[in-house]
Amino acid sequence: MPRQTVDMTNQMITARGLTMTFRSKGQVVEAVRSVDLSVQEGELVAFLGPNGAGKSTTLRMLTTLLAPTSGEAVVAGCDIRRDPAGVRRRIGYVGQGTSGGHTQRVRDELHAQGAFYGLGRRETRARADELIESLELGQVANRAVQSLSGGQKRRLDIALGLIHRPELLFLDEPSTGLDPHSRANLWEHIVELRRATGTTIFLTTHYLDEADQLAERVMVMDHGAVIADDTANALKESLAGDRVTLSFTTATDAATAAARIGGAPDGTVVTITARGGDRALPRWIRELDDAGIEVVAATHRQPTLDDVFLALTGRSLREDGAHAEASETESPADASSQHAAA
Ligand SMILES: Nc1ncnc2c1ncn2[C@@H]1O[C@H](COP(=O)(O)OP(=O)(O)OP(=O)(O)O)[C@@H](O)[C@H]1O
Repeated sequence: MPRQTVDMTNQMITARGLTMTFRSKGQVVEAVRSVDLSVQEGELVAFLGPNGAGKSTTLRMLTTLLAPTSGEAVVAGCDIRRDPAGVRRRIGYVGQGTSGGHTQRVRDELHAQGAFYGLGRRETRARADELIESLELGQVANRAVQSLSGGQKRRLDIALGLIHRPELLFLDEPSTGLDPHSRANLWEHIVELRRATGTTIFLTTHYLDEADQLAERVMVMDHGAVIADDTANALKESLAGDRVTLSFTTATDAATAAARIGGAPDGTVVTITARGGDRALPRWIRELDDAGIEVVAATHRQPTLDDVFLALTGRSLREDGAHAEASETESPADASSQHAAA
């Protein structure tokens, strides 16, 4: 598995052999299997994986909400077993679900959260104003939380997670359930926040584009294990080739072409997966032309993180993601809000 060189002096998260085994009603679920991970100060890391991969369980262990079955971790300088309170003081945690159902006003909710973290009245008010401005909640600051849109609620969740200026912010599937516009808007806020404050951000997602666009580093999780850990570009380059498709007039031409240049024929189309496929394409077309086989259309596509996941697991994360969307819409009542791990 490719891994970045880690500077041990600037570690925000270090976990070794983190394991969580659930036992209930005679069933044993190995949700997280001996996960090692390192996150450096200031990094924005995405934990990508299908439903049930073990992302939330890992996050819940790192935020001290769940005691690991075995393994150890140091988060923001504090050991999760020996000093859980220290971890909670230094981190922000925004869990899945929304802050829906509150009759409190947005500003009051922020003030209550500040008091919860032991901030003084004046400091809480100043900090709430700052977050209301930076997360563009000004227009809704005096409205009841339950009246906010999904995107506004998620921004409020993030503001609540940041009230005490944590060094490290955990976001568990921050944009799940949001429409594409609200998701893009939320991403802008997350990126801007990181740029302005240097806060280390560790987020889980099953959205490929979220991991690709937001994160400097992507850890791919599947069946409780981290199966890849690198920048999105490095993962794409090392694990998935370019996708080239060539179309022919007949299936016979496609089969003959595939026999000459490689690739998988399917009807009149041949798909080739190859590193440097963009550079090879003109050569393939010339070679086939010389052999009297006419290419009627050709496309080239850069690999995506889904191609990476497919190369690693033989499955498409996109399909798993589609199942996730379906189950989320089916049971919205299951969502619960956890603003703070403290
Ligand atoms: N409290 C629990 N008791 C028993 N099994 C659990 C418990 N919590 C999680 N699991 C199981 O552990 C596995 C990992 O779940 P987890 O929620 O960590 O996955 P995830 O990658 O975060 O998925 P999602 O994207 O759906 O949130 C799943 O098989 C899940 O059913």
